[in-house]
Amino acid sequence: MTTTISPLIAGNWKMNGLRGSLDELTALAGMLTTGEAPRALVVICPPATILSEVVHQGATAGILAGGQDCHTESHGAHTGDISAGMLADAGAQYVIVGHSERRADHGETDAQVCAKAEAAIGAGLKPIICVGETESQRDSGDAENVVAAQLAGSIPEAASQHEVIIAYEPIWAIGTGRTPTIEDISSMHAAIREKLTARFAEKGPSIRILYGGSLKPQNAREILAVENVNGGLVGGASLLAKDFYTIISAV
Ligand SMILES: O=C(CO)COP(=O)(O)O
Repeated sequence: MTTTISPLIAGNWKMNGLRGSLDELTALAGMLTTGEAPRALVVICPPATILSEVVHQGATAGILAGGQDCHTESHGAHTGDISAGMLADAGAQYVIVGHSERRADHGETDAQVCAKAEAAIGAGLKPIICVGETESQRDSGDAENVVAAQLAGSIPEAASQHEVIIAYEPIWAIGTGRTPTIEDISSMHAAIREKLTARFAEKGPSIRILYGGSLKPQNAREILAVENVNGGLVGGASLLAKDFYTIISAV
């Protein structure tokens, strides 16, 4: 049985973006409203400092907003952290959890990522749960096992009742300009689909699986056409409206 999934393209601005970056958002909104209607849902995950501007400026063009991380708790003495409820309060609808940069920089475990995804769902957000292998794990033929373990540990049971999104981001492809072969992307996404369907039964075939890692205007058309690639999570190329629009239009 094949399920039609509407694609989603999300831009992860990471720790890039001052108020000046909102010019790019204005430019993107202009392209989205004057050009052909996008075939993908468009989400931007800016730094939290400009989240509410993205919510408001993006609304006219149908651009949705997301956070880049959230805490596992709803509130409390956690200096510097942001809860899922706060992101929702600012107008976000999505939140990235378990990005490899946070797993690496902050030692986040699958269990913590799972708790964050659960907190996101509890606050009414759709978590974008990231998984992906290192280069040495791929070289030693372990990529699918590593990703399978991350999926098992990072997706909360609540995903059977609520929307979650998976983002497959091979760590060695992030910010490097390198991407897996189309065959490797295809077999990893098929393996992820199989795991989702085995665990979540009829819900599994409808869960979006995004590809991320050096997704660019030059390779977007080919990668986004792969079966079980239901959109993309874009870093560097989401910072320039023209590049991001080209990727959105490649769907
Ligand atoms: O980490 C990414 C998105 O979350 C991918 O980043 P790049 O597109 O810059 O490789």
